[in-house]
Amino acid sequence: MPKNTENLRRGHAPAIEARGLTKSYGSKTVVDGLDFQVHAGRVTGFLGPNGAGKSTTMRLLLGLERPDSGQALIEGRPYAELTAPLSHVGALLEAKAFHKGRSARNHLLALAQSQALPERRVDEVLDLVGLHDVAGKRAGGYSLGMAQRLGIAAALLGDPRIVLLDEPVNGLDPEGVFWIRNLMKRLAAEGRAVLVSSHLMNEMAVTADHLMVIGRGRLLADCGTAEFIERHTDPAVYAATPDVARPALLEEAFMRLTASAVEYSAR
Ligand SMILES: Nc1ncnc2c1ncn2[C@@H]1O[C@H](COP(=O)(O)OP(=O)(O)OP(=O)(O)O)[C@@H](O)[C@H]1O
Repeated sequence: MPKNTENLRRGHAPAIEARGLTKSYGSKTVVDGLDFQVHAGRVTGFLGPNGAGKSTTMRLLLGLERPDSGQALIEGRPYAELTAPLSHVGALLEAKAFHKGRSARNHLLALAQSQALPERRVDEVLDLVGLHDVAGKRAGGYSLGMAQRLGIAAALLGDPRIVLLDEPVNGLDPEGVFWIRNLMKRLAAEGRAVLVSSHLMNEMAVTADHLMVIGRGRLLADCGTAEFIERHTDPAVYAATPDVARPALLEEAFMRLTASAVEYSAR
C-alpha cells in the first residue's frame, strides 16, 4: 500500500477498535459482543470486577487469542496484519514474562533484534525506565517493581503509538505506583493511546481521562472519568462532595455499576 494511503488509513482509524468482539471458553462467553474505540492522546482505564474479561480482551487485541466472532483492530487492522507490530503497539501483560537467567539488557536486545530495531533503542528504554545501572544483572533476581519496569521497557522498545498495560501497578510500592502514573500521563501527552487495566480505583481516578467498564464480558460504561463519577454516584453524595474530592467517589460509582456483574469462578 502506498505510504500516503497508509497514513490516511491510520489518520481515520481509531488507535484501538473492538467490533462485536466475542470469545468463549467452553460454554462460557467471557467477552460478549464488545464494541468500543480507544483514542490517542489520553489514558483510558479499563475496569471490571475479577473475571470480567479484561485480560482476555487485551489478548484478543494483541492477536494472542482468536475471537469466535467480531474484530479486534489496531489502527484499523488485526494485529496479525501489522507489518512492524512493535511500532504500533507495545504491551505489558505479565510482569516476569522473561527468561530468568538473562540480563535485562540481553532480554531487550533479543527482542529488538527479532523486530529489526536498532540497539540504541535498548539503551534508550533502559534509561527511560531507570534500569540502566542494573541492566547487566540476571533478570530472575529482580524485584516485582524492577520486573514491571523491564516489562514496560519491552513494551516501549518499538516506540509504539499505542500502549496496553494489564495491571501495571499491582504489587508496587508507592514510588513505583507514582512512577507508572506519571509515565502513562506522559505517554498520552505525547499523543499515544494508553489502555490500562487496574483494580485500584484511586489510581484510576487520578490517572485515567476516560473509562471503559466491563462486567461479564459486556460493556457497562464508556465515558470520561468525571462524567462516569457524576453519572454513577448517589446524587446526594455527589452534591455534598467538593469538586476536588470527587475522584474519591470513583470506587462507589464502580461498585454501584458493577454490583450485579460480580462473579467468581475458577479456571
Ligand atoms: N485460557 C482460558 N481458558 C478457560 N477460561 C479462561 C481462560 N482465560 C480466561 N478464562 C476465564 O475467562 C474469564 C475472564 O477472565 P479474564 O482473565 O479475562 O478476566 P479479568 O477481567 O482480566 O479478571 P481479573 O481482574 O481477575 O484478572 C474468567 O472466568 C476466567 O476464568
